[in-house]
Amino acid sequence: MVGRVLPRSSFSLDGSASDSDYELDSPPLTWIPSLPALDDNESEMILDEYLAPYAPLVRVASHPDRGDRVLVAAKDFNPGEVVFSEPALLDTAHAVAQHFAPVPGLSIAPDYQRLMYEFVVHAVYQPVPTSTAAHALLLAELSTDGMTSALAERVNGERIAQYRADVKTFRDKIKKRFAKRGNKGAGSFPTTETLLKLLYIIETNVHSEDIKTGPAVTSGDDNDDVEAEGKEEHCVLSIVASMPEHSCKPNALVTFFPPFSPAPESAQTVGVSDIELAKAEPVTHLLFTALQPIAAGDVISIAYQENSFLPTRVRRGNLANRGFVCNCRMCAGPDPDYARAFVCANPMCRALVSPVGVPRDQESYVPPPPPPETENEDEEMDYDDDENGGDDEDPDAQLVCGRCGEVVATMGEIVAAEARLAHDPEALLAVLSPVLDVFSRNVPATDTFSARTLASVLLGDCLDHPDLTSALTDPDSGVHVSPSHFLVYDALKQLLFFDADAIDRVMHVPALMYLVAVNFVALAPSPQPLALASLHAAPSDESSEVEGDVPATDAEWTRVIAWNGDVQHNLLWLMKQARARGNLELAQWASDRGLDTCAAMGVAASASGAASEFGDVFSRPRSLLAG
Ligand SMILES: C[S@@+](CC[C@H](N)C(=O)[O-])C[C@H]1O[C@@H](n2cnc3c(N)ncnc32)[C@H](O)[C@@H]1O
Repeated sequence: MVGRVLPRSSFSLDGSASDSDYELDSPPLTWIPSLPALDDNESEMILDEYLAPYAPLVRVASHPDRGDRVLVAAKDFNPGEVVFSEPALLDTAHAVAQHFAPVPGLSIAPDYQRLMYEFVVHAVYQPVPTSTAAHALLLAELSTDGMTSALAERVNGERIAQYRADVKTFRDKIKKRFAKRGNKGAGSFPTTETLLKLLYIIETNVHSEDIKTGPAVTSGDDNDDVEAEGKEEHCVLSIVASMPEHSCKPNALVTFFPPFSPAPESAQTVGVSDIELAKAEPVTHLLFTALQPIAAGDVISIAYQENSFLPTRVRRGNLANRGFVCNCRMCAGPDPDYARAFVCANPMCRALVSPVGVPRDQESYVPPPPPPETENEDEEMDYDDDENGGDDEDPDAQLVCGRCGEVVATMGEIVAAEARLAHDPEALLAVLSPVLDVFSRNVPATDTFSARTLASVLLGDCLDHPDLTSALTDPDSGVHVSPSHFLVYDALKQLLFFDADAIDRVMHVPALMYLVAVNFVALAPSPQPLALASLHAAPSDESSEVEGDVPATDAEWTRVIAWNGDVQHNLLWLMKQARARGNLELAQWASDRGLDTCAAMGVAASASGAASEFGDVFSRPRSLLAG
């Protein structure tokens, strides 16, 4: 039976969780019979058997339109609840992968090579028969369509062609290495075709997280290759974890547990054979946590890519790399696309208004051209399909403000504004940099454990635990929370945009409330860079005073938020939420900062006013701002 990952009794808040904290109640691998090669029937039977322990939680089903597989909840889950966890089958943090030096000069990413190597070791040596069978299952069952679809061919044609040649080179090199060691395995060496398929499987299904320091690359003995170039990530492949579909507005979050840490130095592994290393237990579990309420029968979705800030056509362009066009609720369904929010042109209103996406079919989709060669991979968002007709949004369609009923903009204007920003990284940076600066300097973004902890906490898990409250309120507790960390960011995003009721769950923990409030202000403008741009709210001189530092005092916070009038809107929203729920402390906090912001902007609002006056601002925002 799959259990919750953080039993309250062993909840560790300082990032130094002991081994026992990481004990997961996951399905053991021992039930799988040893089966290195499977025919279709066997594979299906064994897949059923593999899935059986997960059945109380999730099941695999066919997507009604696409026909491929999706993962469906077998019961209800609350936000913050662990849906399931699964041990890694291939994992770059595993000893055997860590102590492999990737072959340089190949188009196959070094971390993918590590996974492929781990697979080869299992196929050849079969060090742990049960997991070897699971690896065979992985090969037989997981989808390859990410890189083999017509769309992927169109987008990544050259890379796919190169893969075949490079997989052969990789295989030859590794085979030689094995031969040098006298390959005494009971299994056989995978063919080039098998390894190519594995690479496609990896491309389509792998989960990855950034790692701060590169993995230790030391083979110690007979490994004469130099480490391959390229930034590495922590990559993990498993079976159930490969089933959830992508959504730009996901209902679940996947995290690695525990987060990556480099393998011990070579001293301990010099002379240790691959087969010995491969016997080590799985290192990482993939943990799926509900971000929104999930009802039995709902399809479970995760975000395959970080979507933050990206317009729909850019998100779709990036997903085209993976061979599919996203038709999620935000790209093509009824849900507004907050990332494309615009500020209402009515000066008395200034609400944020978001367009709704249009459906696409896979066949007719014309992917945007690849971005220009750049050293900065963040510029992935430079994708632009305006010129090739890749986006068929009606340019005359009008975006109408839900609050005041005015036309905010036409879709044509929105697309043009997005394109302008996409082509003008400096303008975009000017809009975003103060936000990013606050984000990146606040606290280190590296402590994924506490970031994940916070994410789970924000989403309602473990809220009442007394250790948690004291650790968060104790400045010496060592809890580092980075609002820049995407988990926290995602959690907050969900909290603020998708699940206003979730705020109830954090309201009664003052320390959390403060964190939410602080992060909220830092975060508030960030999901709407385009809206920010539409405000023409370049950072004022005041912002430069705080640019290089973490806001420590209320006055500094006031200056941070003062450069963007939109923050007022969000502060007012926060204050309203807090008041409606009887949380006067938070309401006061938001109120004070709202008034400070008005004052800082030279607005004739009473800087000494009380929460109720700020409440008036909420009901007629522009009347005061205009004053
Ligand atoms: C990790 S696999 C998910 C499991 C897969 N559906 C299967 O049957 O094995 C990723 C593949 O699922 C499909 N997929 C996932 N999310 C999708 C989405 N939002 N829209 C269209 N296809 C999607 C794509 O074919 C993608 O390459």
